[in-house]
Amino acid sequence: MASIKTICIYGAGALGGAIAAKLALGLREQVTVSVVARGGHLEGIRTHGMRVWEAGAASPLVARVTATDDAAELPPQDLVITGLKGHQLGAAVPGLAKLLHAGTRVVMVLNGIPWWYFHRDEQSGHAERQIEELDPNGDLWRSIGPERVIGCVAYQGAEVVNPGEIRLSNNGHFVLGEPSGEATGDIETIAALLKQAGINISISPRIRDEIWSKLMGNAAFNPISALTRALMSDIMSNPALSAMVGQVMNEVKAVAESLGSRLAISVEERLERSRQIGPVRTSMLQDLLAGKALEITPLVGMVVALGRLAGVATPTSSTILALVTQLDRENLRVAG
Ligand SMILES: NC(=O)C1=CN([C@@H]2O[C@H](COP(=O)(O)OP(=O)(O)OC[C@H]3O[C@@H](n4cnc5c(N)ncnc54)[C@H](OP(=O)(O)O)[C@@H]3O)[C@@H](O)[C@H]2O)C=CC1
Ligand SMILES: CC(C)(CO)C(=O)C(=O)O
Repeated sequence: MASIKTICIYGAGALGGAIAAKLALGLREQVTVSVVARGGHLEGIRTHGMRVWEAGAASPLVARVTATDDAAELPPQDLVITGLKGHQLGAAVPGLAKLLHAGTRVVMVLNGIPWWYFHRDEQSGHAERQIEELDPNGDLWRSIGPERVIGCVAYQGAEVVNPGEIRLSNNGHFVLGEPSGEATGDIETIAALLKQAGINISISPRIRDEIWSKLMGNAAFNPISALTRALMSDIMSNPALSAMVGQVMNEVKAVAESLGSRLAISVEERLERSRQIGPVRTSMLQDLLAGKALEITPLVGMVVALGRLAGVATPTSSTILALVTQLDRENLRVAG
């Protein structure tokens, strides 16, 4: 990757939209930033620009970006950043494929286990294993290719509060990592560009450890918040629910370690960090309230499935998976 002149954010929702606005404002005249969005949110972006309220800000950032729901209207891009949820990636494959040239890298901002997890994975004994639950028929593996991907873990709370308008709940940061762990020229270039746009970025040589460490929180809080409609702070101040969170965290840690990850953070430290996040509505609760499909498989289903692969029992996660799957089905039925 020589230099980056074009960036498309595909799925410019809460996180993707915030990243797009910062890139468009911070890299003006240096990079062309465009977004793929849809529905009322796309109309909001077109009409008023992408508006982003940073935590504690008195006025929003407003970025004018080229916005479309048809990726074929855009030229191939030097960098694609996906802000889609894990369960939305498969349907976006044809559009994503139109944005690729030989050297395009794709940064995937995702919670949970990503479809490319075992690519260049030397630690689990399952290198290059494809995950059917996350990538049915191998469409992503074949059309995007795991070798293009750079993993991204987001420590940034965000919500689309109105069409085209995003509110950030903290001054967050993002961790990037090549699946191989290498400090490639590509990842250095991308991180430098994101930093230049004012985004807090670090690079990890062990991105899977970062994925699991974040997932200790999401595998617990996201489904429990959807099942109870509680904010994270409410879950933490309820002794029975916070004990359940601890049980899920222990299960996630055990699965991670049995697949060769090393988690520097203990369950107690992870609980303490979650306590500090405060009255945040998780992304899964946001989707439930909006009548949208829930991101269950990457966050909960994979803890159970990879636990099975690794021979680790996950009884609490399995119970939560059954409950939240039924909730999702019923929620979608009611939403029509
Ligand atoms: N929000 C948060 O606080 C955090 C989220 N994350 C993770 O980051 C990832 C992104 O989450 P988040 O930003 O919340 O997601 P959002 O739901 O806010 O954004 C996804 C966007 O992509 C759009 N989209 C989906 N499919 C298509 C398509 N085929 N074409 C065009 N647009 C499409 C969605 O539209 P529509 O709404 O119509 O479906 C939506 O606007 C997830 O994995 C999430 O778990 C991580 C940390 C925090
Ligand atoms: C809970 C939170 C905000 C933690 O960053 C998150 O990752 C999500 O809502 O999916």
